[in-house]
Amino acid sequence: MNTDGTPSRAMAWLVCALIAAALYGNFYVYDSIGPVADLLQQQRGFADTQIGLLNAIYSLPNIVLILVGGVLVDRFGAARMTMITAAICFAGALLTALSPNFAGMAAGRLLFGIGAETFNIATLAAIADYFGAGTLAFAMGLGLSIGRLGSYSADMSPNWFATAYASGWQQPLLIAAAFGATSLAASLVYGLIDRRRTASAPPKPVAEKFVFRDLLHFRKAYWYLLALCVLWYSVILAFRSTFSIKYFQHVHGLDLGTAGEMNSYVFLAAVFATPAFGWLCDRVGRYAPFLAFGALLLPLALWTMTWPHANLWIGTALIGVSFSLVPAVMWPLTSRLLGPTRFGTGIGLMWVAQNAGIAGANLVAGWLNDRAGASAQNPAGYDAMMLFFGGASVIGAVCALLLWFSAGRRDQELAPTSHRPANAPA
Ligand SMILES: C[C@H](NC(=O)[C@@H](N)CCCCN)C(=O)O
Repeated sequence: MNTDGTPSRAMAWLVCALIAAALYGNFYVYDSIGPVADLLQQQRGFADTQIGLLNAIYSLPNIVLILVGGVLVDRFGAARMTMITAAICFAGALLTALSPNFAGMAAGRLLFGIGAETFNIATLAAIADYFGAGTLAFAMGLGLSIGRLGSYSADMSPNWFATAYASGWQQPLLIAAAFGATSLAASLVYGLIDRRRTASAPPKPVAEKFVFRDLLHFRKAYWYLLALCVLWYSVILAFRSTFSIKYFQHVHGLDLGTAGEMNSYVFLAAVFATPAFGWLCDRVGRYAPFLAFGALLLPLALWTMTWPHANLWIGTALIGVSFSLVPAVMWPLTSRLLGPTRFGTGIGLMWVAQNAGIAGANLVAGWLNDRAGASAQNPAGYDAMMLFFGGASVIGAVCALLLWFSAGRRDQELAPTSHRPANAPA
């Protein structure tokens, strides 16, 4: 700790490492359903609608709760909320793994979702507490990329924990709960460090008042960004985190281990490419064209995957670039577009709509598969789901192009608005 009460560099990077470890465990739990989807169907007779619901139910409470969660983080501080929400997430992961029936598992995923999205905000706020403008984006990118490593590990788990998978659906979910426990442990250590710092630090400035009327003054570019956020995340999360492994097994004839490995490369690419793309955009000083490029790759990738004999590597590589590029640009662009005084309100609204989209996409995709009887014996039954994902991703890409066109040359329309009073017309 420095003499003026600000954290030392060593302390800041230690906190960043702990937050990254906490995100790793949290993202592992989030992505633990996809690899057991086929086992849940075979051993417990779950329909695709039920499997979709296990991930949709994560998002459903957050259609409302995420706004409350943001306010709680401001009110009680990032450290306290990180610890509380990590504990809720662990309880949810444990309940999911130990439940004897679908209702109990769904309750576990609901509990996990209630904790996890507010946990995501709290961890971003935690990094913001410890890093200044010069290193903040890089530190956030690093935290996010270690989180992606958790998603990668979940997809690789059928290979890494083959014995657990051979024993059935439950042991893999208990392993996920163990990662939830490490996330909680990292959060608690961070909380202890933060308590020592805040005891001697000057009081934090009071958070800005949350004014709903401000939303009316966000510029057109913000609404394009919001629409892209909803559509792109809905498709990428409902496909990559819920149905893609099963899709690769049933349509492309891959075994579980190979399908999980194929899916995992998307996350592995993001580990390295997300901070790299963020650094590149900062250097070039352009955001909108990169975002449009990343958004366009998603429908292209899905289209290549619909060909049963096409090389899956092509689609995987395209989704990998999209999955690295879009988040790397979207969050810095959101902060640039809104400025610091309206960032919390803006991101809260984006995540409300995003969670509604993710829940809806999981439910619709599961329902479409069940209706068409999608299975290894009937791979064409997945066509409706792919058409749905493809259509949504095309509309998302159109929004990204509109954002780019509305940004004008050199993104001048996307300049920060923080110099304006919060209620000035946009
Ligand atoms: C930073 C961003 N997170 C989100 O958008 C969350 N609202 C949803 C994340 C769900 C999976 N962990 C991201 O992960 O890119």
